[in-house]
Amino acid sequence: MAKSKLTCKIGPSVLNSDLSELHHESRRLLDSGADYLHLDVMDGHFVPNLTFGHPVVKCLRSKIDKAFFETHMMVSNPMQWVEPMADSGVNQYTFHIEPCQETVLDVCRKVRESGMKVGLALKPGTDVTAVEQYVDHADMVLIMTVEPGFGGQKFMTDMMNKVRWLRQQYPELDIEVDGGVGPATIAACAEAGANMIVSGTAVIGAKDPKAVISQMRDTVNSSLQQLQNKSS
Ligand SMILES: O=C(CO)[C@@H](O)[C@H](O)COP(=O)(O)O
Ligand SMILES: [Fe+2]
Repeated sequence: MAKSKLTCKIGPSVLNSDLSELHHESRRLLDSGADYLHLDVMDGHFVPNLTFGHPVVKCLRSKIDKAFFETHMMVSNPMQWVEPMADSGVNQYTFHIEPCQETVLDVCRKVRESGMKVGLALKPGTDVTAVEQYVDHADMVLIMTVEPGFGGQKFMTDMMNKVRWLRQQYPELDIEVDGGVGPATIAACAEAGANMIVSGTAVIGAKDPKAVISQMRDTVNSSLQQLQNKSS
């Protein structure tokens, strides 16, 4: 039985960090063991909040040359920002399918042509089967475990049914969870089959972010091992 290529990746969200110190905060997270940085881009239309765009990402990339940047695009027009984000050094462009249902495949194509990986994001109210028609054109699916727009919200446990369904359908797919994820909720995410973990407040606010990141990684890795044992 071929060994599953799924690995656990921890990508802290910088949203609730001191954004006036974005570079240092990002460096601190990477030095604490983060595998990638999850950069929450909000346009104030798709979600009732406004954060930062490609100029900020470009500046961050000029200070951090190697790390993997994922932008979580909470924007009404994902197509509009593909090229600017690619030019700013983004590695993965994760966008919500809700505002662009007719053009999801076009956006996937443009993201790939721009040299980035494709992430498809689903709000809590969107049925997980909505992503079925697009999965073959994506590298990852993000299951939101809070309403997008703000960090520090309460984890929505019922979203784990979506993760479980996805993992059963697509054993090798990268599945990300985002929102209210931390030491108290990571076991539910791991058991359901998530392997890419976004955590904001729980890591940013931790006394020992390194310990939190490694505890979450250990929890996910042991679940991935169990999933692998079951399927072999
Ligand atoms: O996309 C979002 C919020 O819309 C997330 O990335 C949050 O920023 C994660 O922060 P916590 O819920 O872990 O504090
Ligand atoms: Fe996010």
